[in-house]
Amino acid sequence: MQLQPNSTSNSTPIPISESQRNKIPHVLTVAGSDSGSGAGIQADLKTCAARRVYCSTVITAVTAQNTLGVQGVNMVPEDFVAQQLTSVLSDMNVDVVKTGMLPSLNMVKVLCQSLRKFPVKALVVDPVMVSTSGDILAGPSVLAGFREELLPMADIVTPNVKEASALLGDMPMKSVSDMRTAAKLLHDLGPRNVLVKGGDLPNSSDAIDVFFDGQEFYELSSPRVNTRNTHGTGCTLASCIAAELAKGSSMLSAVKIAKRFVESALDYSRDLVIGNGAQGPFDHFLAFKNISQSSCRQDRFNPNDLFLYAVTDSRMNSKWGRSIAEAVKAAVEGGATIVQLREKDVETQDFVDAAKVCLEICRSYGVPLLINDRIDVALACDADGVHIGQSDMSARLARTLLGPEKVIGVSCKTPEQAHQAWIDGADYIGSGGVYPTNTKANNRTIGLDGLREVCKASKLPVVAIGGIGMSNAGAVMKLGVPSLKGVAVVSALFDRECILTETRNLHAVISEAALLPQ
Ligand SMILES: Nc1ncnc2c1ncn2[C@@H]1O[C@H](COP(=O)(O)OP(=O)(O)OP(=O)(O)O)[C@@H](O)[C@H]1O
Ligand SMILES: Cc1ncc(CO)c(N)n1
Ligand SMILES: [Mg+2]
Repeated sequence: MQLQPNSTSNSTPIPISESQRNKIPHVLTVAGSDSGSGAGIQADLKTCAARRVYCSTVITAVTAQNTLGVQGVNMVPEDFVAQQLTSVLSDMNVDVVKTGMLPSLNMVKVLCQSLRKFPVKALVVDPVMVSTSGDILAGPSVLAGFREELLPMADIVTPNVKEASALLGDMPMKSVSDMRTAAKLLHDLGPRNVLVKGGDLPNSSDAIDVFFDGQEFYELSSPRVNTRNTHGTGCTLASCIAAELAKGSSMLSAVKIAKRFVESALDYSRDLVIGNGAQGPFDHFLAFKNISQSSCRQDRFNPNDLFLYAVTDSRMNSKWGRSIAEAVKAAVEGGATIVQLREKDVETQDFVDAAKVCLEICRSYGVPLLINDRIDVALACDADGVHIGQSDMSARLARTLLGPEKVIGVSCKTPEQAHQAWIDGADYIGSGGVYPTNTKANNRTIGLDGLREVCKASKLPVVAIGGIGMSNAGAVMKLGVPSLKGVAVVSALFDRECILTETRNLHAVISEAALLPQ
């Protein structure tokens, strides 16, 4: 990024080299002010702060707005918007620009000109036109500017259903299938990615957004939080995408984190009472108090990581005379795709220390590391997530403690438990014991039939667990239910002389079974 002198001041910027700079990821939001602070510039600032990203602001309009609706709009003169853009973009090393309310066609043109003059790493366009309260924030005159100039420059555009419809000449938007069609048509206008948000889709019990990257469609679904406090969800989502992109996330990962962030914040603030109107603001911060968000892994959970899931056991390690770290290293070298530390007999501090070493090993292989049961240990070592059982704290509480990015898995024996795990915001479920096992006392065996039943009902990806090894892993993988993503093993890897060889062999067996026609 070039450093340009600020044309309106006499002072010359002091050149600072990139290496000297203690750089913080930087998002510039170009948006309107919401006096009620639920949406617009204020939502963007709060989101970026919560995501630990610097946020500068170019204000396009000032609105008089509260929980009842929009009472007035006062546009900032276009040449003064241009001046703000130059001030920030010429000097402040912006990584990502996010746009919100752009109330006139000329404003869109001014912005495009600035972006051509001062290119940034990514452009997130939230084509704000109608607030959820139904008030108009930008009239139809901006549509041509969006379609012809801004969208072709955008890395992602994030319309809600009404905005997607307006951009496509009032196309009807009644279903997820319409959202998919709209995503494709909007992609044809030039943005690299499209996210059609379904928060306002009528008659839908889940909040479903459709993401299209030009090749694949992804339906990002979360349980709809029953709350009046949804004012500013769209601005928050787009700012969070911009913040994650500024930190270096891939687009899909940024979108997933943003969706989870909105969901967690809505859930946390569901009973907040601010204002007397129909739509209140939510809290961007309280849910994330005391949470370490310094995770080094850029991409959130990928269900295919469940393929060969290695679960450690300290007794087996002492029996074979090896440390937890040695066991984990051998498993990931052999092809384990995710590791869970299940250390029931270790002192807490020793557990944290061992987990930190294992984490370093796993990160070097790009393999996620989860902690069994111990949310405190997961937080202390900044692991990638936890796996919890039915008798531990609820996944919902774990989510509140761990934040939106961490992976949460839950053990489930029944379709009802699988449904609850999904409602609670888990990422995957472990289901079993499929076969009898001695690593877990008093554990009911559900068999292949029980596993099939849970997999069929589960909206979350499933990993099978319990008594699985070389002889029967193939049969489990051949079950052929799409949600079943892999097998979790303990003894078959760790109660053996050579963990590396056993992992390799098991990987070969399940790969072959997964490839065979069902
Ligand atoms: N009640 C809810 N529960 C869970 N997620 C929700 C809820 N309402 C909206 N969302 C999510 O919030 C994000 C923003 O979507 P929405 O369709 O509300 O955007 P918007 O209309 O632009 O928002 P705004 O209220 O800022 O105008 C989407 O990811 C959507 O799925
Ligand atoms: C200023 C402003 N920007 C965006 C929205 C959309 O929520 C709003 N209500 N107000
Ligand atoms: Mg909305």
